[in-house]
Amino acid sequence: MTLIKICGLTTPDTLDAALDGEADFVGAVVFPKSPRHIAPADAAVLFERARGRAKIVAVTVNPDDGLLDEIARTLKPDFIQLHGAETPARAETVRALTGAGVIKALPIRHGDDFAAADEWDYHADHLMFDAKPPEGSALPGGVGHSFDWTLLADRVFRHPWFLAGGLNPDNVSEALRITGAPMVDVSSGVESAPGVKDAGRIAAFIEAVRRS
Ligand SMILES: O=C(O)c1ccccc1NCC(=O)[C@H](O)[C@H](O)COP(=O)(O)O
Repeated sequence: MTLIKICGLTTPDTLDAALDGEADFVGAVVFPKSPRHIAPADAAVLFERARGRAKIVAVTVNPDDGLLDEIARTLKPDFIQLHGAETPARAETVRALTGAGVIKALPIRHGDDFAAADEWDYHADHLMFDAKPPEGSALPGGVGHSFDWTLLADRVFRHPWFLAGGLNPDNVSEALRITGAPMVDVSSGVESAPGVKDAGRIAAFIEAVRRS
């Protein structure tokens, strides 16, 4: 069964839509430049209803030790998602500081971009292959762009991995058919406007994955 992560949740009703649909991972984006940003203390209150029902993921970009400590003490996530220019050595520090697992997002545009996966596969619990954002983008993720899914054909990784970038209820079946991804992640494809999640689209996305 394909595992599902719904990312960038900020409200009880949309978090409930993900939990009612039995999403496997729910994500809180802790990055002030994002329209989906939620402060760790607020995320801790909101995501408490998810504990034990879905894995809680704190999505971060080059987090410093202070932020990691705050996230670990308040939100207590199951995973820290690293969506910046972190190194494998930094990931080991993140793991030791927080006690959480590590998801590492790798930006993909061309086949060469998979080279980083060889080393990262030994330091992350899950890799996430996400579309490289357009030049000048303020955000490294959550931009609704996809990459050429055929680039993933015949690639093998040590752990189950996420396909991300531009997925939505209408294209996720095709993405799964081409890539055989064991896990999928979505954010803007289940929104009605940037940062505004839509409970109906979350349910439709989960349904489309389950049908595939
Ligand atoms: O979603 C954000 O605003 C964000 C900001 C900074 C770093 C990462 C971010 N999102 C990470 C995710 O896991 C997204 O779900 C992933 O990039 C896919 O996004 P989308 O193409 O919008 O489905």
